[in-house]
Amino acid sequence: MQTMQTDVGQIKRVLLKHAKDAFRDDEQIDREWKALNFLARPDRSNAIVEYDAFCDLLSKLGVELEFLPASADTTLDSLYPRDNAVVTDNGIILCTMGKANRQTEPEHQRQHYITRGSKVLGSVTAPGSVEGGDVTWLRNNVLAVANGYRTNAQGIAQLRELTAASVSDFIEVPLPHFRGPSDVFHLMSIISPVADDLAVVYSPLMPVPFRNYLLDSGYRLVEVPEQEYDSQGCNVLAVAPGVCVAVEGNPITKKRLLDAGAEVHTFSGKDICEKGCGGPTCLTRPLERER
Ligand SMILES: NC(=O)NCCC[C@H](N)C(=O)O
Repeated sequence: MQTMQTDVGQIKRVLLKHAKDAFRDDEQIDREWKALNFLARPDRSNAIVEYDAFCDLLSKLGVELEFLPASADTTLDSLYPRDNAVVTDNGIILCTMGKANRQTEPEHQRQHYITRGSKVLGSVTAPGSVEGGDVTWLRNNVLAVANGYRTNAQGIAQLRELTAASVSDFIEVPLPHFRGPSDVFHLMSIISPVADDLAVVYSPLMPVPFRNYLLDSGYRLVEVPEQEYDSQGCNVLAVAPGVCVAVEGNPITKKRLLDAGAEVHTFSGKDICEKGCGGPTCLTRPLERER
């Protein structure tokens, strides 16, 4: 059965933006990386090598890839298309970004969906904001949405209305201040579902009621240690139930996932993940999954 209301079902088709198109040239990188709060200047050549390897890995795992084109009015952050849309069985919901310099990205996804004939259900509109990294499906059509610096109360209210027909339980997860508004801190900075009963989590930043909800619902939690938080240890993409793709360099989290029975495939993400603070879930906007 095909459904988009899962973040762990086998991915059939995914939307990406290749590093060569998000990082158009060295001048763009020089102009933007500090203003976007990248941790260091990304190396375009290595980003392309890493991205090609990431694509090869997804293809080997049975995922069909489609790509957004380069565009003159998007920034380096367009490398992370998950954040521009939320996907439901009733259609795609386009986001309004909480980060000021990402505002043009959702419109490019809209154009892509129109060209492909994909149904767009609606949009979150300003002053509401929702970023896709703040939204994840849990099992049984439960939608968890963070309230933080990127996704606000008006955006959540709009999303609740847009998803009312398809969601059995809509959970709002208040995020802590942590490093403040200029940091990238999404719901998926603290949880990545891996299977219907398994999730990778960073507990020190989790609200207790949400963590208890997961435990009470029967989730087993794979804990990310503090030293692997900044290297995207908690951002793991499930390509199928229990089969995940993770960035290299988080050996403790990887071992814990293997011990929990998961299959783990890693890729090098120095220039496409660590510097821009986005892991494999951020790099991908899955458009079709199977349950
Ligand atoms: N879902 C995600 O966590 N996306 C990562 C986005 C990183 C990007 N540099 C940003 O600040 O929005």
